[in-house]
Amino acid sequence: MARIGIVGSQGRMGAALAQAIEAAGHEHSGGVDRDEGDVTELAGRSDALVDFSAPAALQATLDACKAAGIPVLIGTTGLEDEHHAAIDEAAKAIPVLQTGNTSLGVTMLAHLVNEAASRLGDDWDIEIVEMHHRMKVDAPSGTAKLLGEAAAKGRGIDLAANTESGRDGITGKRADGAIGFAALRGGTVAGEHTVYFAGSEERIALTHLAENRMIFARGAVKGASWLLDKDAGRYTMPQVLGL
Ligand SMILES: NC(=O)C1=CN([C@@H]2O[C@H](COP(=O)(O)OP(=O)(O)OC[C@H]3O[C@@H](n4cnc5c(N)ncnc54)[C@H](OP(=O)(O)O)[C@@H]3O)[C@@H](O)[C@H]2O)C=CC1
Ligand SMILES: O=C(O)C1=N[C@H](C(=O)O)C[C@H](O)C1
Repeated sequence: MARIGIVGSQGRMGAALAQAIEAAGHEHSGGVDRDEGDVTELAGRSDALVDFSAPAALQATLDACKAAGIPVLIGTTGLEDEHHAAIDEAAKAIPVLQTGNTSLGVTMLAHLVNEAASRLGDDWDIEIVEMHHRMKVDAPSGTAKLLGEAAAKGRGIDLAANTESGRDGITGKRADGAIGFAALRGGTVAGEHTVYFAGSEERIALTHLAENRMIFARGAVKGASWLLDKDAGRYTMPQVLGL
């Protein structure tokens, strides 16, 4: 049994996480939100924190976990290079797992995407389409980026240098070797991702459909408890799930 605290506790994921922590037999040690609660104090009475909030919360979460000497799982998306640098720095002192998606299904999908990208020739165009609920604030989703990284790794290319996103107007033809992203927003969709491999006169579509947020919450709790006995370092969901 571990004491697990939540950053972003009043949010959609916060509610699912509270349920998943209890269901896994752990103790929910409390939560903080933008203007409520003290993350340093929460870390001091927890064995691990999970952060599903906003990029602006990240540094305070990392600092609090470092001060308390406890691991942290970061599920927040919309992270920029500076946030990843802060995570790398914290991972010198404590175990940290950051991922755009904590579900078993997406972790497996990323594996399949990597495999397909490495085996299909680069005349197979890769496009990633995602749909989320109307309240989502970042695009493309963290999962779409994670899948893009898996595809780029399989292809042996740099994702940032080969991204095509937000096409609009006279865009010109698709760049050779590009990985394209398109984001749809509407309703209450928990999360849908399709990676297309579009070849000449044939097409492969690899899809993951999240039916509700508990899949993310269960994966996050599994990840946080897996981190408890780990040395300082940066870890991944495939390591947690043994994929
Ligand atoms: N990795 C994964 O598997 C998944 C990741 N996510 C990601 O998790 C994040 C949260 O998603 P969701 O729960 O839907 O979002 P919500 O908007 O429902 O919840 C966000 C919560 O974070 C709090 N918050 C915002 N800013 C801060 C801050 N600076 N310090 C502390 N708390 C803060 C908000 O508090 P307040 O209301 O007071 O502003 C709110 O309670 C998003 O980035 C989302 O993309 C979501 C699902 C799965
Ligand atoms: O904001 C969400 O809801 C989700 N965010 C994550 C993302 O950006 O990929 C994961 C999941 O798709 C739900």
